[in-house]
Amino acid sequence: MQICRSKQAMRDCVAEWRAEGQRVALVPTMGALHRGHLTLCERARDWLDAHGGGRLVASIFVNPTQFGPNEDLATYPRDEENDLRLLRQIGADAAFLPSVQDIYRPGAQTMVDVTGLSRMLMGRLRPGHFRGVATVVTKLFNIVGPDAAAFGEKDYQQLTVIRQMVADLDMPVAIIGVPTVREEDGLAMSSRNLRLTPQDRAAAPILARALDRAQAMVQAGSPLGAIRRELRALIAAEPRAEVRSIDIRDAADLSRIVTIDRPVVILLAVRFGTVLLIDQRVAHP
Ligand SMILES: Nc1ncnc2c1ncn2[C@@H]1O[C@H](COP(=O)(O)OP(=O)(O)OP(=O)(O)O)[C@@H](O)[C@H]1O
Ligand SMILES: CC(C)(CO)[C@@H](O)C(=O)[O-]
Ligand code: BAL
Repeated sequence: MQICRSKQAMRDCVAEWRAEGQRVALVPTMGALHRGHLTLCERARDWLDAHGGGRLVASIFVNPTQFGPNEDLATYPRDEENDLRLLRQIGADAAFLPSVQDIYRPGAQTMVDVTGLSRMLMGRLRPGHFRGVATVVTKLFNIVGPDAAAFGEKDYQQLTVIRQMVADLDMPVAIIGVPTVREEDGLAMSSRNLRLTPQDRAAAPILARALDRAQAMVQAGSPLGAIRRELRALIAAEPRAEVRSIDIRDAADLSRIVTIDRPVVILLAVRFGTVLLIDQRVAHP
């Protein structure tokens, strides 16, 4: 596995592969890798195999522009050595670990803003977050030039923002959405789970249980209001959980719905202590 610590090193590496006629798939991450990330790598590899083979790049970059001033940039979990070991094990061809200075040159003025989708839901809780994500993903696409890139459904709004951006800006990148990988007790794997206290970790699977219940209610034809109330009550029964948002939206474009007459996505954002966890479930009426 090649380790590229600068944009130039990454570009040189991809140029060699391109000269050999290889396709390239990218898995963007912020590191502290877990089985969710490795599953993205596997799905990206499947995409390459289905398209005649190619090279797999995983990027590890804790992107400062997607963190708000009072968010957890400084304490975001980092474990480069273990990340590289896992990427080697999974058969990645390159790891891209650029520095902040290399990615964000002084004097840069351009940001990418998916104006509608970025202002709703998590965009309200984290102003500027999706602008930072769209900008860094654009930069990663421009540096690596992948044919395909994989993103997790766990960050459902992020995946929707990226699909919209790629369509709006004619980016020639196939976007692979990957279902959420969970711990045995249902908790969605997330780097931030490492920062939960043991008590909060024990309480956190309430999110998955509440989503199971809401999904069953959608399938049974329950009205929107009843599902929202049930979700609130279930999560409120867990004293360690502090609900930040509960939303049920059109699964295709996250628009508001009045009745559940099409696939919906149930989106939860819940704090446990200082850690904000998100989870989601797509449900079909
Ligand atoms: N449990 C999971 N299942 C599938 N994909 C996941 C999972 N967790 C993260 N991903 C995906 O991995 C990519 C990189 O995410 P990131 O590095 O932020 O990890 P994370 O575990 O989501 O961390 P965070 O704690 O910041 O939410 C994203 O596309 C994200 O959706
Ligand atoms: C897509 C991403 C790597 C951009 O920094 C990040 O938002 C993430 O890890 O989901
Ligand atoms: N997985 C989303 C990255 C973030 O929370 O900043």
